[in-house]
Amino acid sequence: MIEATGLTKHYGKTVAVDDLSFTVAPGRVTGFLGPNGAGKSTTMRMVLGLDRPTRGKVLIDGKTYHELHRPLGTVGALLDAKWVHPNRSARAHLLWLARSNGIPARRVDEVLELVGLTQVAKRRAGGFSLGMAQRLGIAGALLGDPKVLLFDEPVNGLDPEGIQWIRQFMHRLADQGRTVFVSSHLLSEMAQTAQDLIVIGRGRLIAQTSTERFIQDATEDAVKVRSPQLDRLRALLPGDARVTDGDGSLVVHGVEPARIGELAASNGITLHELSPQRGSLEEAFIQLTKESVEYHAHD
Ligand SMILES: Nc1ncnc2c1ncn2[C@@H]1O[C@H](COP(=O)(O)OP(=O)(O)OP(=O)(O)O)[C@@H](O)[C@H]1O
Repeated sequence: MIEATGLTKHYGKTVAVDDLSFTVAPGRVTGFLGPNGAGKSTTMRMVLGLDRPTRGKVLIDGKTYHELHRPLGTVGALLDAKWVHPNRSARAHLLWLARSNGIPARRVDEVLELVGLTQVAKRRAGGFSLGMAQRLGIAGALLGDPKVLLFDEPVNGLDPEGIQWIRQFMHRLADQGRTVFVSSHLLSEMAQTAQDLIVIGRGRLIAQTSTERFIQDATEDAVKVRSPQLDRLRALLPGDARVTDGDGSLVVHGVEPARIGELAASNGITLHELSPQRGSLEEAFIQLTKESVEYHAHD
């Protein structure tokens, strides 16, 4: 469990994180979503004690990072996959990490197996593809068998197979009862990965909700209508309907498709199309975080 209360970070005049309060529950994959510069990495660094909050606090299982007795046994993180000594083998890198944290060497072979790197464990980590480097980073995060895991943009730059692997792996970790907190700037990515979402913009909380709920609220359904008597149909729509003109069609928000069909039928209007449209996820997200991006552009 991660609990942030009034978490705030200033860098000089820049407010990177602004009075952020949220909870990340165990047994689920929680997405940490926000446009570039929203404050995701800064928040994760504060969780991990790498940055000191200007105000507020963030606790891992009730303690600040610095109060943890065995930090790696409580929380593991993948912040930057390329953070390895390029000439060390994957195994040597993990052994070094394990030794400096009092973790037995046999755990290194376990985590290599878990992430599927056993076959390449003796190869130079500097020559690894991004996908392999991510796996090595995840192996490092798992060394202490922690209950809480943080991943900062773990699928950035990966091919579809690598993305799929990371997604499934995160779900497996959550199914084992762990707290999995993963950041991304892409809602479409998070929609496929996370069960819960914490959405931020300009360092502030925009929403904390289930992914399903967020998508439902953010994407409003609309109906596309095509008819040779469009103008007549438009005049018959209820006053609170919002209508946008398409290419020889109307897109109607706020009226059920059935109601539009009935209106057309009872007024003798021919319909050539009556199709429900699902709002685009990315559009909804951009709309929701627009204010923060605009603010940023004027900075
Ligand atoms: N060490 C630092 N010194 C000064 N400003 C910083 C520092 N780290 C972050 N910032 C600023 O704080 C804000 C939040 O940055 P942060 O990297 O946390 O955002 P992010 O959501 O992780 O974005 P991205 O997806 O681009 O990494 C930005 O305006 C950034 O320029």
